[in-house]
Amino acid sequence: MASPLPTMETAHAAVLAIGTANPAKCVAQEEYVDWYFRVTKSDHLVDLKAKMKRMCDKSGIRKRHLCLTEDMIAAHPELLDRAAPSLDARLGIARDAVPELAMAAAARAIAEWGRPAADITHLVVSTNAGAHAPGADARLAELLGLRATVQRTVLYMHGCSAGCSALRLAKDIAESNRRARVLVACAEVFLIAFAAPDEARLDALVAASLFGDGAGAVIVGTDGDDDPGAPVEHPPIFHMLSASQTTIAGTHQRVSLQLSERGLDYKISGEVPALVRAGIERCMEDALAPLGLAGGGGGWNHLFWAMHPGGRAILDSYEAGLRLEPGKLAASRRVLSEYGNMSGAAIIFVLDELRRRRRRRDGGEEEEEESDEYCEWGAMVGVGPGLTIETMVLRASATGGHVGDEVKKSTTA
Ligand SMILES: CC(C)(COP(=O)(O)OP(=O)(O)OC[C@H]1O[C@@H](n2cnc3c(N)ncnc32)[C@H](O)[C@@H]1OP(=O)(O)O)[C@@H](O)C(=O)NCCC(=O)NCCSC(=O)CC(=O)O
Repeated sequence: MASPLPTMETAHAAVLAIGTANPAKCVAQEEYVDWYFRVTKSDHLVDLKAKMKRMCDKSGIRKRHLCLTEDMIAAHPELLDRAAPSLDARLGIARDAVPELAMAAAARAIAEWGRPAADITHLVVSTNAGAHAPGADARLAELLGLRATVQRTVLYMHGCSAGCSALRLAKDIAESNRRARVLVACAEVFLIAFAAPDEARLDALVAASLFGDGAGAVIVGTDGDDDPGAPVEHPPIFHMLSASQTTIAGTHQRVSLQLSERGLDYKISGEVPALVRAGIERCMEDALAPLGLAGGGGGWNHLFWAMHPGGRAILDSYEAGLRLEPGKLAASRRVLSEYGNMSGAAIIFVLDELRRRRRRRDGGEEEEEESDEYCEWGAMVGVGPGLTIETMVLRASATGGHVGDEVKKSTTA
């Protein structure tokens, strides 16, 4: 028999603030294939270009932001040549680009949070574009003016589930360290994997069709620190109730990442959407049944869903595999449309989009489309190499994190 829903009596971690950022350079999807083939000097590959156009036309992406510039390519022609060593150049650019992008998102999250950056006790940074130590975590701590004692952790190469992994870690840290305030920052720049199109690597063409750059940041803390003297801060947006990780049986190596002298090599099997569709319900049963939130015969429409937007076909697979009503994945589809697949950073954009939609609803504004992100309980889901499925059960705060709508902690005893 299913156990009852978790109570809020114990101190659960919560998302207290969210910030996002993207590079200024923006490429519209209808111009992207022409841009990509021009800058990679590949216009002669007419059939491949037509194939990529077909991929992009079906991608559900409207635009994306990129750090990579034509000046960078001119300075490092090895970025285009799969036969030439290019890892040094890629890591050299990422060394600055990743912490700068993370900094822009983190500064927004900290401003929303309302407390000084020096009050952050722990920092979790994730990126697929790094192999440095000291890495993006140390540089970000420096850029933000965090305390020298801030406890830093960096996650490299967790693929598209990196954001979920970082949030899971932050939840554990917050719940095991009273008054901890954890800054999570996930920053992704596709230049680590960017290369000229190659007929022998159609999956790389899929990656080039989908990926974009961005950073998301979240402040996580427990919601039970109700000491009268605790500092004023932004009220919770989402409570983080449980986190779990599993793999879909038989999917080893269907998505894989390997760092080589040519940069980061993404392998994405064409079977991934079908595997996700076939395996997702079992994963959700395992993650949600212990909390009494399993779908059962009625399906899964009683929850809100924050799905990693790995691609239009992946979102379609979640929808079909969980028999979700149209509109349940509107937040994920919107993020995919506006930014592409930002790998580990994307899930934070989805959380931000969900809370924006809840606020619009609370403010009585017209909804853009029929959707139902307004359930109290929900799940955040990311798919990464493995195929690894990261799931976190969330409970939306009654106020959607509106400042002033909840009793805030007093600054005076
Ligand atoms: C690329 C798509 C938008 C194309 O849309 P559709 O599949 O509906 O359209 P379609 O079947 O007509 O495909 C268009 C063309 O793309 C080709 N095609 C599609 N997927 C392919 C793949 N993985 N490898 C090689 N070719 C592929 C098809 O053969 C077809 O070629 P032709 O037209 O010549 O017949 C979609 O397949 C998609 O969203 N795929 C998701 C990709 C994915 O797995 N994302 C996860 C990224 S990894 C991730 O998120 C986790 C991580 O990184 O850790």
